[in-house]
Amino acid sequence: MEHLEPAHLTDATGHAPDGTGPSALPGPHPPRLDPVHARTLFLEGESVPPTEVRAPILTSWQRSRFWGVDADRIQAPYNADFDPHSRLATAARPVLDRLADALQDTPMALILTDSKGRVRERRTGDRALHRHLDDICLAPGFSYAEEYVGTNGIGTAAEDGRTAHVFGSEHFSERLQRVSCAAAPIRNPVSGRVVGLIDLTSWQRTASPLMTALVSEAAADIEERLLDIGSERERAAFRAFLTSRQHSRRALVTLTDGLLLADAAATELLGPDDHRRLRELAADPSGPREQRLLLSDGRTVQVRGRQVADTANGKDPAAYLIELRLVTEPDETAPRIPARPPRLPGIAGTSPALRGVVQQLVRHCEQGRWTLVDGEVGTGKHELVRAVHRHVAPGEPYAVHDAAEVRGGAADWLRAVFRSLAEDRGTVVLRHLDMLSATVAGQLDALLRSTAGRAGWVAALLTREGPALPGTGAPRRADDPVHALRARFGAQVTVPPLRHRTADIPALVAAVIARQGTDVTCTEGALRALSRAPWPGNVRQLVGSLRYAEAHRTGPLIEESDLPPSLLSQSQHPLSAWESTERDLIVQALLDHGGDKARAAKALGISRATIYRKIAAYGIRLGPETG
Ligand SMILES: Nc1ncnc2c1ncn2[C@@H]1O[C@H](COP(=O)(O)OP(=O)(O)OP(=O)(O)O)[C@@H](O)[C@H]1O
Repeated sequence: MEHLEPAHLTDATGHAPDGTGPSALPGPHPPRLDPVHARTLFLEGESVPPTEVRAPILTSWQRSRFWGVDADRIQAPYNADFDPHSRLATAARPVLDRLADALQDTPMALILTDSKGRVRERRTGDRALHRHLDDICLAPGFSYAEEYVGTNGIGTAAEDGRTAHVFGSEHFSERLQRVSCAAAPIRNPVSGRVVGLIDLTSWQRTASPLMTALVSEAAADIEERLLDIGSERERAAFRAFLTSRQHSRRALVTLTDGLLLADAAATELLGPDDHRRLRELAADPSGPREQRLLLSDGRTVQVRGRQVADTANGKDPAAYLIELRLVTEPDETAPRIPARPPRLPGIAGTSPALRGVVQQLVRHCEQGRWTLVDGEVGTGKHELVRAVHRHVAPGEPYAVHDAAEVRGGAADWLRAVFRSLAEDRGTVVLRHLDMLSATVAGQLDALLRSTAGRAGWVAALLTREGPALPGTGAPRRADDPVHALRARFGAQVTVPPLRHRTADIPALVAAVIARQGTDVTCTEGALRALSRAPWPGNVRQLVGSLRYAEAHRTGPLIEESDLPPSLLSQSQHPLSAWESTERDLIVQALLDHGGDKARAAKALGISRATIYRKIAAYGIRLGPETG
């Protein structure tokens, strides 16, 4: 195969294969690309002339630096968990077989990864290349996402969502300078979502522009096969969607586990928050019923839903079909809502999701519309309601009745609620409605009914477990008291979990630290780790983590290593006391050894294989430094 340098990778018109690079053809030459020089300048923190490196590569180097990728080491995290019978694996297998056969006498490796760049399969007939790829962890189980390994074909294609080729010295990492790779994303043909990547890697000296064409073609072949073997569920959903569209004039949405199909009218009506609400309606064990739904932009729709049977599987429905009819345009006589929601004292964060919630709550409070506020544990439901009350009705009474405090004395609790409601002014907050027994919920329902016309605002807070999705059959309490009470509330607002509004994290961190009365800040590494954590306990967990970090910090700043070890791992199941101790020891050993797994394993007296297994099992993820 011809030996090529990146500067020679131009097409007949003299453009680089992605159309971005300068020409290398004779004529009035722009300067030649010199990625070796450009990379040296970049790593030394100098500015890089755009004539020396292709634009997508420079952007990817900048991303790699943002992620803190170590240019001298490969720190690809390992996760062996892979279903060999997944749709991607099944669709890709014959294509990989065919291509591997055709390439068997070439020094090339064919690689399949999942959507995140985790290597799932690798084929090569070249023993030297095989050994080298093992050395650089480009092997099954390891992630080649850009955030760990820096600029590389797989990670960069995943990041950009399009075919990428990265040659020798265009790689960010020193260890990847001897190879070249071209990768193409594989998309689900129905949803358009990237489900995997296919990559060809060769020695740098034997790279060919044909690699890009080959992977693009292979990706298209796999996509076609994905369509062929598309799950019966998606096809059933699609069929039902098309049939209903012919017969209904309403806006239409179809939901499956991983897919939301909406026609143009529904797309115009619904925002991301509304998608989540529709999923929750569909997850209702009794199925999506006919009801009214207040959309996040203040309009109301009549919702009518039905299940679409999965004829192949029969058990769970294949999908939910939801028809929407607009019943009211925004009320012009209603007080004008400011275009931007107010900034509420004590409420940190400016993400669109949080601002939407603030805007809705302020409006409901101003209009005295009784509101059900739900959201996962610790999302800040009460903090928000209190701040909204102070903003809208400062000086008015504010009474909180917490169902967690009912215990034996339901009568006293209900009497106190009644007294607050009867006061006929100010805000009454009913916290933790989910903790009421069905009997007390029934009594509360009667009480709320009798005071329905009261002035002021009533907000009921409901703490939910994680969201339930259609098809997952996630359990709901059969005696869910909120079902009985729902009719009392004219509006419902969902406070999104922290993982859905990570943009708020820096502001929350600053606010919580300021509230603690100290004058520290977080390092970039710590902030990155905080932004990546899954936060099952939401803002409350963030507050606790910062308190822990404050108590454990050894320097003037909060470092990643000051954060609670539990934050740096994500286990699939609740850990026993023994397991969490073991997990903390491993995290600590990794932190003590700069993320070097071999040295951490040695210090703990366990084998390298064991530490890899444990890291995967506990979902330990310390950021780019440790992989
Ligand atoms: N936007 C925010 N800005 C600052 N602090 C917040 C914010 N949201 C929540 N908090 C803090 O997070 C913690 C949990 O908030 P809160 O008690 O309001 O949660 P909740 O959703 O009502 O919880 P639960 O349903 O579990 O009772 C509190 O310490 C609160 O001060």
